[in-house]
Amino acid sequence: MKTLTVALGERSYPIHIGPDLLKTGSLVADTLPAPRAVLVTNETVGPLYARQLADGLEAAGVTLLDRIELADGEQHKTPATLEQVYDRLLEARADRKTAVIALGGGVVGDLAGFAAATYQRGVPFVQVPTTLLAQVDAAVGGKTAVNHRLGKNMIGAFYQPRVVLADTDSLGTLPDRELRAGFAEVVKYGLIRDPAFFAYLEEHAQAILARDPEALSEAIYRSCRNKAEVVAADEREADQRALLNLGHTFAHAIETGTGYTDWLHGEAVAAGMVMAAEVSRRAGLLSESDTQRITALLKASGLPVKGPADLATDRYLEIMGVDKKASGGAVRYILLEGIGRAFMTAEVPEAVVREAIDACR
Ligand SMILES: O=C(O)C(=O)C[C@@H](O)[C@H](O)[C@H](O)COP(=O)(O)O
Ligand SMILES: [Zn+2]
Repeated sequence: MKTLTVALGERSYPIHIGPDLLKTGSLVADTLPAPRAVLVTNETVGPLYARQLADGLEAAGVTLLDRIELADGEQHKTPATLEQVYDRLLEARADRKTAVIALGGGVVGDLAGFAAATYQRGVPFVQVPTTLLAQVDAAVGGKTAVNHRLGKNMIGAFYQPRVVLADTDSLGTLPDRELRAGFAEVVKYGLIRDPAFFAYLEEHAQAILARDPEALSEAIYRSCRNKAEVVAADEREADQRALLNLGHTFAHAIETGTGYTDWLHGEAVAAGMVMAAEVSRRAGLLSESDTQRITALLKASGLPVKGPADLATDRYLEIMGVDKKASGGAVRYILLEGIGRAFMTAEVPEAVVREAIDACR
């Protein structure tokens, strides 16, 4: 097991990464103020891993008051599902010291985290991510949210977990498509701040996607290290945390514009990063060869490098207008000056954005 820390003063917490962790209930129990919790998972992950986690927790003295199984999929990350979680927490008589434990991917973690942030004004929260995307990104850093009809993650809170338990064994049952989607967020870290990691990924992408244990765990560890550093420096996205949004302005438009059903978040991020690279290249910031390296790595990893054929450019711009990074009505984009060098700017002519979207269709 390897352990990293997200350094946030009194709210600092560990990220444990390694095989066979689900059963080690003490890693969670020792972070809780009281030995009781409610487990939130989904209908896919629950039957696979809830028993192991529950046994480990019970052996460590933690009583599970309820196990809530949500429907699987981003289209269920809604205020209506959140309402159901509040109902169950109240029915289980969860009190202010009862922890909410999220077992699953980004949707479960985001929604359960927002429930934990708001139920009785905040109860202890634990992340047990079981997808690559959640282990390298969603479970770390405290962004919690549900989607709104008009935009992705529009209702949410920054709320940090007590511990992140990333059991790499749980990736054994992850569908290939989900693994690839998580890989898009891994590539993101190389692009925004870690060129050596990007080069490592160019070398090891196929090993990672073939689930070679060493390559996979190295990718998770280096991703989490990058994320932990960014979050420790800028927890609430005053400046540099926004770079973690590379590709997401476009990605959220793709997800919202297609009703959260056809595209996985990571797939939309892959296409969105190509669009951001394309804007950067057209603005004279990113070289032709770096643009090609980015597209080549994503393509070789089986990720989409183009957006949906039928999503109109006007619709992208309409959705992007409510992006959370927008300020005073101006959309702010994360662009690249090179591999490992991202920055945020509002100084992008709309015509260039339109050309980039059109070129990626
Ligand atoms: O942790 C962050 O900060 C990120 O932006 C990570 C993203 O990969 C993640 O998709 C996040 O949920 C996006 O958040 P949002 O604030 O753009 O909705
Ligand atoms: Zn993301």
